[in-house]
Amino acid sequence: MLKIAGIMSGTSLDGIDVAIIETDRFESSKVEIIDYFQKEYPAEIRERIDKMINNRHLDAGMVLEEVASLNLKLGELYAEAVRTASSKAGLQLSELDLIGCHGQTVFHKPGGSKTVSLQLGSGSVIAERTGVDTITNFRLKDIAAGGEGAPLVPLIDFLLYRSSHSHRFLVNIGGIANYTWLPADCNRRDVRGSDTGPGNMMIDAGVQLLTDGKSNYDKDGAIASQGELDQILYDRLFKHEFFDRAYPRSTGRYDFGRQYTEKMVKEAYARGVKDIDIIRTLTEFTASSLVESFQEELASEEMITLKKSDCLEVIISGGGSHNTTLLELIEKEISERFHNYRTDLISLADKDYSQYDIPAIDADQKEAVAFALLARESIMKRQGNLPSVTGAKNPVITGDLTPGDTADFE
Ligand SMILES: Nc1ncnc2c1ncn2[C@@H]1O[C@H](COP(=O)(O)OP(=O)(O)OP(=O)(O)O)[C@@H](O)[C@H]1O
Ligand SMILES: CC(=O)N[C@H]1[C@@H]2OC[C@@H](O2)[C@@H](O)[C@@H]1O[C@H](C)C(=O)O
Repeated sequence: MLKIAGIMSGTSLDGIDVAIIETDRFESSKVEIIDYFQKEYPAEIRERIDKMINNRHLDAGMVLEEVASLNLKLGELYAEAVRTASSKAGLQLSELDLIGCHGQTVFHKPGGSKTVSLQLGSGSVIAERTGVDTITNFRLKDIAAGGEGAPLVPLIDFLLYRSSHSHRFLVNIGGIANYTWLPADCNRRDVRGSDTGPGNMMIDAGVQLLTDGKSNYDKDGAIASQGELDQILYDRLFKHEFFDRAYPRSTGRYDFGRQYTEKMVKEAYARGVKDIDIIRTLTEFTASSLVESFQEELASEEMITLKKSDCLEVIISGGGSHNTTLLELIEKEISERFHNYRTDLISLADKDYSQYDIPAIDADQKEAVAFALLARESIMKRQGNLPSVTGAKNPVITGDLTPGDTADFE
């Protein structure tokens, strides 16, 4: 058996998630979470990343120094987070076989074979501080093979969640939202996946703007629950050029970050739209763009034909699964758009999903577990991408390996 620490820092910039798992060396779905640990970024680090990705106040000459410096600093923070998670799990670092670290995306500009993407968090620092073999930079090999380097989790969704009898959409609502489509009894060539647009990113930015930074997000969807849809803003948001791109597609802050949100919010504000209605509209837009995108995938000719009696399970994870208003809107969209099918919405934020035949991985743990398993696939020299999802020309073994030091030096 292998003990692996998976580390994820997502586009929301909320911090570091570490999952320590036990699994075998095979492509199996046998995963036990030994411990899970979340740590917020120190405010100073969050501010530095935020400045960098939003191009704020950075003297051009300083940009490279800041990239190099944050790469090292994040490596230190990731190593520290693994150390804390291991001791919480009652493990010595030397008992870990492997670390898989996604890093912090600071730039991602998709564009087919012209995609550029950068994740920071040095594997050398992590391996040096922990002594554990460390895999980082999971996206670049896929990009080298002509893909967009994202999303990568669909491969792990395939390994963990495919079912012989249910059709499944797995939807992760982080900063960006993305889905994996697993038709019943699928093989890996049948899997489809794509980013759908913003997850919490525009809602967070809208709340931050309208509260002058006093709140970072719409806790439990409380603000959105009080507002009403503003149709003009809603229609305007759907005119974003992202929605004209072909599937599969990936996105990021470059498309839906603070600058874009600020522009949209200011336009609505100038028309006298109330704060709560703006947040409501951003939430409705997020829900609709998400459900519309997997409806479009289902309608595409490559998809298998579903029988009306088939059950469609929609499994939701990520921080957005805690936003009750967003989930209600997604449920409403699903029942309207998929009224011909039996649908079941399963939120991994609900503690009680045990009646379903799915692994016990909670909403906030799923991506960290996925990067632990992607590290396993890498070290075992197995495929780490799905060309049908990323657009790569071929499957690749993903990730850069930095060995931990167990050699005898003379
Ligand atoms: N109780 C809550 N109510 C509403 N929203 C919440 C709640 N808890 C978390 N969130 C949202 O979830 C976000 C964090 O989600 P998550 O950690 O899944 O994103 P991420 O991993 O950073 O992003 P990505 O998956 O795109 O890389 C927060 O920024 C916030 O918007
Ligand atoms: C470039 C990048 O960091 N993309 C993230 C982001 O966050 C969600 C979505 O956009 C997805 O494409 C991806 O992350 C997940 C973990 C993935 O690769 O599956």
